[in-house]
Amino acid sequence: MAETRLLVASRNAKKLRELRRVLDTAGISGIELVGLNEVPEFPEAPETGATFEENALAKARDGAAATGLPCVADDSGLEVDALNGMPGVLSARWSGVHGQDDANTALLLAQLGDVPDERRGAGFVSACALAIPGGTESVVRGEWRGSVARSPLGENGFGYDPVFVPEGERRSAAELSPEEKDAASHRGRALGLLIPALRALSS
Ligand SMILES: O=P(O)(O)OP(=O)(O)OP(=O)(O)OC[C@H]1O[C@@H](n2cnc3c(O)ncnc32)[C@H](O)[C@@H]1O
Ligand SMILES: [Mg+2]
Repeated sequence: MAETRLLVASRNAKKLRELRRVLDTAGISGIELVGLNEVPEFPEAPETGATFEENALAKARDGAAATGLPCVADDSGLEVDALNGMPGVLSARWSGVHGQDDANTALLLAQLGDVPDERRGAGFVSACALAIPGGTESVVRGEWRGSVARSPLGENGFGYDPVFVPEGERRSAAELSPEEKDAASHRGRALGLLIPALRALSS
């Protein structure tokens, strides 16, 4: 039987790598993962939703409509308690420019300069959406609690990983191995919830 093709819609190369790794590790046989650069280009709507779920659904829906393939997408970010949940859906462009990880992280650390250790709680959130052309849409959420460090540490991962210390850890998320991050992360948890729907696709 021919493999079902599943579009993984992300323009962030490091996030895309994580999405593909988690889906591969889940061992859904019979599904071939396809990236955005393997399908004809299509216009992508700006991510202007008020929630991670809205944005993830929009990305998955656009990808499915443009390609006719089932499509999975993630919208994610860091919610900082002392900032009332910001940067949240604005995480990718917190310093003003989209995708500038170092500038985003530096601004966040500066904003939290006077915040004491006991009030540096934060949580990564990932909403992962699956859209099936002519079929159903679903969206799930995964969270990963921790706290914001005082300076960046580690080279793995991306985004705010160097300043995020997961609960029960002394290392930053960027000091964890890829497998350790996947096992605990917001994205790993969210995608885990989508596995039954993905399995159903491949059968
Ligand atoms: O929309 P796509 O193309 O998937 O890629 P993006 O980087 O724009 O992704 P988002 O719109 O979902 O924004 C998420 C931002 O939140 C941060 N973020 C999300 N997940 C993260 C993780 O696992 N580790 C560190 N930072 C993360 C990081 O700054 C991301 O750029
Ligand atoms: Mg984005």
